[in-house]
Amino acid sequence: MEYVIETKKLRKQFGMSIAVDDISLHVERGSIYGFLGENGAGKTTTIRMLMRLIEPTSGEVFLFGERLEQNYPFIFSKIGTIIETPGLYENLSARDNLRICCTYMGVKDDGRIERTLTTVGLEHTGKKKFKDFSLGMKQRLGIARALVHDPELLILDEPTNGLDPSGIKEIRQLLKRLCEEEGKTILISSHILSEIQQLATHIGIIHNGKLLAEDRLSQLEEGFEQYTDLKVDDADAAQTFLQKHIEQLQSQVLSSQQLRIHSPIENTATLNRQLIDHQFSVYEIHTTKQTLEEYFLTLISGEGGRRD
Ligand SMILES: Nc1ncnc2c1ncn2[C@@H]1O[C@H](COP(=O)(O)OP(=O)(O)OP(=O)(O)O)[C@@H](O)[C@H]1O
Repeated sequence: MEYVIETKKLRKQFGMSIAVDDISLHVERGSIYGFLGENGAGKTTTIRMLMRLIEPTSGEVFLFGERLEQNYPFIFSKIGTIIETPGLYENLSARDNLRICCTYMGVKDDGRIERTLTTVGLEHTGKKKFKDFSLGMKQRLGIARALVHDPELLILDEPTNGLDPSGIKEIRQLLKRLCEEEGKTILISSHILSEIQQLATHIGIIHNGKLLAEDRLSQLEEGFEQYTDLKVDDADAAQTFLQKHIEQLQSQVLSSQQLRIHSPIENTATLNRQLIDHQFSVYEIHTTKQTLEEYFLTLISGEGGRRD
């Protein structure tokens, strides 16, 4: 497997406190890797070590298969980042901001600025100054800045922070396009799990500095719990009835009319018919799969509360 980012037992200690605790990350080429954790979990510290903004206490970082120390800082020409606030000039337009970036990164324009502005949907902003942009436009210009030298890898630390739902959707569509059409690999840190569930191909979950889970999202989703909720006239009686018909039924009476079945139900229509045939009134049946957010909360609740 080819990893664009790999860390081996990466660790960062600040005094006595361990911010990142021997993390081994694996980010595959062409993936969108959602790096998830609560505030203070250790996401930014990890990302800062990937970019050598801070020195690890121990462990190794490999970027594009090479040890970071051996190829430092040349490797960074293949990476675009948003870490902390992107350094953009308040009084300059989108175009002029990108011109300055190209100059100090030594990138020849050759139409790249226009192409990048089009990619992020800021091609019609003319002379409008950065300070007059909406937050969504500002974030998109931050992404444009990270993209203008055509990097293979994007590392984005909370790029949707503070955006409204439509701004978040725009960024999601943009990142999907960059991955699917341009083959970019993207590491994105976030604590908005519903958003990441719609975007990422792979997930890494960090809690109190430890990596608790790392896998393809589809693989993780296979293990998500599924349950069927029933609204009936008499939940207790329905439970007793179903216990006789479904082997080892796992269920929970939630209220006098609500029954939750944790056992897999293959066919809700059959279940409905069985209940009706036995004179139950069935008002609702629906099957719900655990969300990434619920999975995340279950996972971290087993690991103790958040450190502060
Ligand atoms: N320079 C520093 N000195 C001391 N402690 C630090 C330093 N930087 C980070 N920490 C601590 O390390 C832990 C991890 O912080 P980090 O910023 O990596 O978390 P995060 O997951 O990025 O959270 P957030 O979503 O809030 O940005 C926190 O407990 C934080 O207080």
